[in-house]
Amino acid sequence: MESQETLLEELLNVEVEIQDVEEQIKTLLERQERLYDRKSELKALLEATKGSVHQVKDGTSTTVENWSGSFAWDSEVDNVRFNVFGISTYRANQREIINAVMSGRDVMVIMAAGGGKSLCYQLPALLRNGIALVVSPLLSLIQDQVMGLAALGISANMLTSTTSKDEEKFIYKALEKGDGDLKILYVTPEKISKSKRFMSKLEKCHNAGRLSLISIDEAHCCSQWGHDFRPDYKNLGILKTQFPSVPVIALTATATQKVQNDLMEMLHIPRCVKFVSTVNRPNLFYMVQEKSSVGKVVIDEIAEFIQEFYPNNESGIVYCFSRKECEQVAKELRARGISANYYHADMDVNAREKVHTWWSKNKLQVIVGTVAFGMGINKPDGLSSITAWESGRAGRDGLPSQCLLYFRPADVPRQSSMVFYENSGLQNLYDIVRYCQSRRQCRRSSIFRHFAEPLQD
Ligand SMILES: Nc1ncnc2c1ncn2[C@@H]1O[C@H](COP(=O)(O)OP(=O)(O)OP(=O)(O)O)[C@@H](O)[C@H]1O
Repeated sequence: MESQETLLEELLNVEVEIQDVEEQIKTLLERQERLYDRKSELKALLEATKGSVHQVKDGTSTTVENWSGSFAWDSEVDNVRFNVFGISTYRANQREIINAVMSGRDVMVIMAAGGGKSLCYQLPALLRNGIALVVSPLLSLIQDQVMGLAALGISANMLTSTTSKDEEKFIYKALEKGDGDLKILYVTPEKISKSKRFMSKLEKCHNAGRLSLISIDEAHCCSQWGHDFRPDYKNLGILKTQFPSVPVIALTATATQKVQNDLMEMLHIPRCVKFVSTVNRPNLFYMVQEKSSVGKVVIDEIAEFIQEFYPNNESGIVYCFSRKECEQVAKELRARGISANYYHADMDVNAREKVHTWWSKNKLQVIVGTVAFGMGINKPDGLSSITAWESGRAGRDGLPSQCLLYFRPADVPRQSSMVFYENSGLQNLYDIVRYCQSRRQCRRSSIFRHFAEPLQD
C-alpha cells in the first residue's frame, strides 16, 4: 500500500496537470473562436464578391442612375408624403426608391426592420393609376397594415381566408370593372398560387390598364436560403411573367447576397434597381443571458427585467420555442403581475386578432409568441425581450430598445433537430450559438459579418 505522502504528492501533480490542461483548452477554445469568426467573415466576403460580379453582369446597380435627382412627380409626391402620411422628411433611400418605382422600374429593397419600407410602395401606389397588389405572408401583418392605412384615410383591402363574402365581391368588382374606391389590395401568396378565380380577375384588371404596381413584402420568403422560406412564395415569379409591364418592388429586411441573387431569379426581375441600406440598428442593445435549467428561475428573471426596465407599461414581445411554452410563460408572467397574453398559430383567428389589438392599444404589455407573431407587426414603442432572430420588431420608432436572448447550451440539440433538414439550417444555428458564446466580440459585429457589411464603430 502506498503511503499517504505519495498519494498526496500524486494528487497534487494531477491537480497541476488538470490546471495545465484547462489552460490549454481555454487557449484552444479562444483560438477556435477566432478561427470561426474569420471563417464566417471570409465566407460572407466571398458571397459578396460573387454578388458584385453578378450585379455587373446583370446591370443591377444602384449607381448607374441618379434616383435622387428631380423628377416630374416631385411636388405631387411631397404633397402626399406630408399631407396623407404625415411624414416630414424621408429616411435613407426612401426618396430614391419611390423615384425608381414611379419610373416604372423593378426594384429590390433591403432595409432594416422599421426602416420605413412600407412607404416605398404605399406612396407610389397612391400616385400611380389603378390598384396596387401587395403580397404579404401573414394575416397578422396584413391586418396591421390595412388598419394603419385606414387610419390614414387610404382605401386598402385584404383578400384572405377571413375576408367576408361582401368584401370579396367589392374587391372583385374593383379589379374587374374598376368600380369602388380601392388603391391597395393585400393578399397572401396562396391567392396567387392557388386561386384561379383571383388570378383571372387580376388579369382583367391588368388588361384594363388598372394594375399599377406589384409589391412583394418579406420577399426573403421566396428563397430557400432565406430564414423563413414559404413554399407559396416560390410561385410569385408568375406575376412578372404574366404582367411584364407592371413594376415589381420586392422588399425585405434581411437578405444575404445569396438570397438577393436568388430573389432576382425567382421573381424574374434580373434588371431590378437594388437599394441596400445598412443592417445596423443603432438604437437596439443586444444582450445574452445564461438561461437557468430551472424554468421558474428564467420566468422570475424575465419578469424582473420587465418590471425594472419597463415600469410604465412599455410594450414588449417574449418569443418562445413552442406554442405550449407561450401559454405557460404568459400565465406565469400574469401570476407575477405583468399583463401578458399569448399568440400562436393554433389559436382561432378572432382570438389572435383580439390579442394583437389589445397589445396595439397598450391594453396588454407583453405578447408571448412564437415567430408567427414576429413578422411585420407595426408597433413602434417599447422593449423586446426576444431572440436574436426576431430583434426586427424592437425599437421601430427609433428609440432605444433592448433585445435579450436567453441561452443554454443544453437547448442546442433540440434546436438542431428542428433545423436539420433546412438549407443552411445547422450553419445558421451554429452561427447563433457562437454569437451567444462569444465573450470577446461585440454582438453587433456578428450581424454585420453575417450580412457581409463592413464593420461600423
Ligand atoms: N420618413 C419617415 N419619417 C418618420 N417615420 C417614418 C418614415 N418612414 C416610415 N416611418 C414610420 O416608421 C415605422 C416603420 O415603418 P415600416 O412599417 O414601413 O417599417 P418596415 O421597414 O416595413 O419594417 P419591417 O421590416 O419591420 O416590416 C412606421 O411607423 C412608419 O410610419
